Amino acid sequence: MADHDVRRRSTAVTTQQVDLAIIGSGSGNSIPDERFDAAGIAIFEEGVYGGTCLNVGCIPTKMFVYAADVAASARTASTYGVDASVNSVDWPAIVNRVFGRIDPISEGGKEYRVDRCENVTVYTSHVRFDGRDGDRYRLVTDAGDEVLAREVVIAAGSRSDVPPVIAGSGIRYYTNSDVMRLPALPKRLAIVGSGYIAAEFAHVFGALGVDVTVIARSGRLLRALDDDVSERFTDLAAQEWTVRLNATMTGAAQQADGSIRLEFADGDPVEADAVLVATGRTPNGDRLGLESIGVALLDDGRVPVDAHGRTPAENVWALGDVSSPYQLKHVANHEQRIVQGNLLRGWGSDDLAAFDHRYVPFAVFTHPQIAAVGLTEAQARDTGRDITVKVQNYGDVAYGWAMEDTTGFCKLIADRATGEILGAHLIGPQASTVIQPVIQAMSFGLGAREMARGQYWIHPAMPEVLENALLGLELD
Ligand SMILES: Cc1cc2nc3c(=O)[nH]c(=O)nc-3n(C[C@H](O)[C@H](O)[C@H](O)COP(=O)(O)OP(=O)(O)OC[C@H]3O[C@@H](n4cnc5c(N)ncnc54)[C@H](O)[C@@H]3O)c2cc1C
Ligand SMILES: NC(=O)c1ccc[n+]([C@@H]2O[C@H](COP(=O)([O-])OP(=O)(O)OC[C@H]3O[C@@H](n4cnc5c(N)ncnc54)[C@H](O)[C@@H]3O)[C@@H](O)[C@H]2O)c1
Repeated sequence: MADHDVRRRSTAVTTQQVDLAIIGSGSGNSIPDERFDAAGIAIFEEGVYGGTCLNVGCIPTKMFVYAADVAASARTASTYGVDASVNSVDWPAIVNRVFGRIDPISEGGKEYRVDRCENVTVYTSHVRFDGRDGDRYRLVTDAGDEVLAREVVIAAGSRSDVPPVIAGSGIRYYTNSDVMRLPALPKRLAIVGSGYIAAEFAHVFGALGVDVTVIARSGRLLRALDDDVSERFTDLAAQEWTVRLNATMTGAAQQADGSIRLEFADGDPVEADAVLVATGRTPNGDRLGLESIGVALLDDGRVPVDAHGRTPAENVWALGDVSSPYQLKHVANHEQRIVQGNLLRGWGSDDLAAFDHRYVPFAVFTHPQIAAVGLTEAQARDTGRDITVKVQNYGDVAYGWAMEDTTGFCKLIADRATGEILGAHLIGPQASTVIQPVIQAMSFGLGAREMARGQYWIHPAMPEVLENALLGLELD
């Protein structure tokens, strides 16, 4: 039964009663479909409609990466007898292409909810819980609205972490939220951090001609990845960009000419015209007033959820970056579908669907591409299982050889006795695509032997690197 009568209180605060409140218009925006048409729904979005992936994450970054890939291939074209070069880069044209396509999608998504979904009200300011009102949750916005909701989905995402040494320095710095709209390419870009975002933007700006310095606290870039991949990437990165490893930043200051000077414990400063901070993302649960409904955050800042997306507060669900152990859009989408179905089943239903986090893959769209699924070799060894590992070079299969690739490889890890595939790690051209058959095999329980010989492998395509890696595993 629809329940979204809007009434005004004597205090002039707008109050609405809804069946469902959704905090965040990223993955949360996909929840209301025709099955929810009879429900009164409030969606809260304090930022740009559509969330991180669409506006400042996956999609625009990959559009910039594509431009960077085009530039990078022009630079290596002579290897293949093609005379090409990068004569100039029209940064404003690149930016306009990206956001000229993305911004209308965000606006269209918002218009759809506001103008064409009669049962949905969109609130465009920050919202937080303010306890309960009977069996409903009271949500209050910074604009002064009050919404009383029977059920709530927290899909509030995450935000950039900024280390105090930068946040407190007073320098102008960028994050993924604004670096893609820089008015002009900086001559020198310092990237603080050495994870996914750092690796992708180093490729983007480096390939477009910017002098990039990547600053890592530890001795390797992408150090959370399999050791061999992380080592290979660190070596390759050092050939393309200036890479500062084991760097402890001690200060940052804006210079009189507008440039920025970063100071380090080893006394060797970095000078840059722009600084990008890419040091991880904090879940937004700490800004939701969750204490007022008795929900304490986990030590790492996530909203606690069970396997079905239920928080400790009855009828309050959570999904995506705000609560998930994975900050990935395909995971947020999966969790959204699970929570969506469970909302329809009902909080206390005995057939709630569960999140499937068994084989979560990821790709880093840097240069070269990286993709992985399952355990790293170190993690697999830690399980105590008897494992077999095969590293297959791209250059040893036909397509990689044709490309004259000398740095890419595919590493597979399997259980020696059973042939169960435990992990796959690729670094090289098309890695994000080449890995997909392994994700499928692991998800559906296909063992290494069956996967290798139970199907054709198109010759001479890049996935032959997988076939050869599978055949190279030493299985009992
Ligand atoms: C630069 C970058 C590149 C990325 N690339 C990839 C990639 O290639 N592949 C991949 O899988 N993942 C990628 N990710 C991760 C991916 O973007 C996130 O995992 C995903 O977008 C999370 O979705 P979500 O719905 O949980 O949160 P979001 O999409 O962040 O949505 C949360 C929304 O809630 C709003 N909000 C938060 N708190 C409140 C509040 N109190 N009141 C009102 N509104 C609120 C926020 O403004 C935000 O719009 C990338 C991330 C970044 C930053
Ligand atoms: N292609 C993709 O799927 C993709 C792309 C971009 C982002 N993402 C998601 O977004 C998340 C956030 O990306 P990210 O790159 O910011 O985080 P990250 O966790 O991948 O890397 C953070 C890096 O910052 C370093 N760091 C942390 N604190 C620091 C400090 N005080 N000083 C210096 N370095 C510090 C860490 O050592 C690490 O190298 C990723 O974990 C990923 O889940 C995914």
